[in-house]
Amino acid sequence: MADYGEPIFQSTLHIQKIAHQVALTSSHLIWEQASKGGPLDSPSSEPLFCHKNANAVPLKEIINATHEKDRHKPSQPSVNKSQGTKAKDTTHLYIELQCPSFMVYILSRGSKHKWKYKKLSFVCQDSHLCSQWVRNINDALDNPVFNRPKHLLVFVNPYGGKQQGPSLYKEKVAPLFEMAGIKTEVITTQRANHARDTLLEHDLHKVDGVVCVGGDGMFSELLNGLCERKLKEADLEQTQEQNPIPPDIRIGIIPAGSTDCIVYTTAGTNDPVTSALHIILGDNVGLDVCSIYSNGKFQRYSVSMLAYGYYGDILLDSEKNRWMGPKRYHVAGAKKFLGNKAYHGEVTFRLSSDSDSNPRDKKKCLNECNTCCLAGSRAVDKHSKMNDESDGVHKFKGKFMAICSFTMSCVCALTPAGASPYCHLGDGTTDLMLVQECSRFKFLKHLMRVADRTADQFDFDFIKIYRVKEFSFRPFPEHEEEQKEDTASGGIKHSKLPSSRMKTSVWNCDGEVIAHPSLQVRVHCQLVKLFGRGIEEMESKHMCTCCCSLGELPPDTP
Ligand SMILES: Nc1ncnc2c1ncn2[C@@H]1O[C@H](COP(=O)(O)OP(=O)(O)OP(=O)(O)O)[C@@H](O)[C@H]1O
Repeated sequence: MADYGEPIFQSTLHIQKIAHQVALTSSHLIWEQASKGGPLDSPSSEPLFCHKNANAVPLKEIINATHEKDRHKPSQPSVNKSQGTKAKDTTHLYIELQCPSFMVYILSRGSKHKWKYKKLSFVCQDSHLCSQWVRNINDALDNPVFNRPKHLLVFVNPYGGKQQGPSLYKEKVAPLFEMAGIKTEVITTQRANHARDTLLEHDLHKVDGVVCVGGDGMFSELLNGLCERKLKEADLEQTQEQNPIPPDIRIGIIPAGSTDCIVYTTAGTNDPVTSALHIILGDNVGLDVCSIYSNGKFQRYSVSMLAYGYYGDILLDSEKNRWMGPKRYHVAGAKKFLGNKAYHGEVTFRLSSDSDSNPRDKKKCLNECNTCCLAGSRAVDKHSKMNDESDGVHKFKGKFMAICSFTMSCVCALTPAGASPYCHLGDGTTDLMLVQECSRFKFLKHLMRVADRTADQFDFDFIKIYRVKEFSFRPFPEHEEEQKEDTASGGIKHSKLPSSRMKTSVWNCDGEVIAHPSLQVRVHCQLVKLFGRGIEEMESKHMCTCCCSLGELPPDTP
């Protein structure tokens, strides 16, 4: 017998013209066929529920319940002409025309992590019963354990990606928020940093979620705005010694950008309806955040990728060609690949103390990830100077094609498994990749593996990858002499340093340029909460036998 808890409310209702016993508990909506097509008011002789075969939907997967409108004007009710079914059909016609009904909107999983919703119609004996059901279901969904947002502040970027943010929000997302009874204040951004600046000042008293319709750059604005606001409220400044204060408002993203890496990584798809449903259902996942400093001065917060060299140069170049849309990255990528530049520098980092986890352990971070749960429960945010070799601190000097840190796996259309496939969303670490100077051919092999779901992109002698808590980088000053091979630190070789001007790259920070090459980075475990749950492992595992098997229900994908 399945344990769904005690019924809060129950009665006999009709689903698809068949009488069912229906019950609401604090965790599930359950229904089971009562008798074969009996009239609405026939009492059921069956004992109530919790049979193995009862259909059950967890309340956390129900969007809401509403009265069904237009119920009394079916276009052409079908009446079977055969004598044997006439009486039954008359009953059904009666039910169709006279009885009030309510709809329950339920999450439905499609392929490739896409979510939709289905509606299930329950026909009641009278309108009083119908109202009771609608009220009781919605009251149960209001339970604070489900943590659903009621007021959202939404920023729509008309400029990001293919510039479809406003139409996409209006057509696909706003109707869903309205259906779920969520109140919204919508701001169309007029310039870069509009959302960030608004968040520093805006009255957020009633707001329980901020949402951006845009890409990773827009998410970054919300993250930075909320974190900076918290420090400002406490009259503090972000320094390397000062821990950031976690915002108490969750962030949602409706993907409408060029890369949409954060959405891909946390939801498995960049489908706006899926993201809207994650927000409506009140999903919650903690994301690690890096605080970034240059020469000790705070620059910004970041959640996905921080990259110097190849990826920094691509971003700088692609920003000049924004008019090309997402294609600009391919053009810049080809140019920078042909340029094959490497940059001198020194990287210092502190390894993660969790010896069970490493960037090549083949343990994916999925929904309800154990590693993240453990890290979240024991997180202690502390900073100490990285000068103690015995405390997991390592140093490399060399000439690098790229230095990248991935604080999440960074899945996108071009990297289907992720730039660091086994990176975690919330374990308090970042995966630091050092790509040593190499030939174009070798670098191409690495890039091809990044795009290949099955290959190990780190399995090269010119690449090193570490799971770290903090790191810093400095380019070599002009006058430094040739360095000897650093045997103590693992042996990255480097060539003679330029005696003329020092050549430096820029940092690509979640798709925004940081022009200072010297950088210090600290990771803060699960500093922000996102309306999301991480990628679900097996779609079939989540297909319940009830609503998902109701193939005859009309799918109602907006
Ligand atoms: N009205 C506007 N005009 C110009 N820039 C804007 C405007 N509104 C927002 N922005 C800026 O546009 C930048 C890019 O937007 P967004 O991240 O939404 O799209 P994207 O860069 O195409 O996608 P991705 O970051 O996923 O690659 C943001 O960093 C934001 O500061």
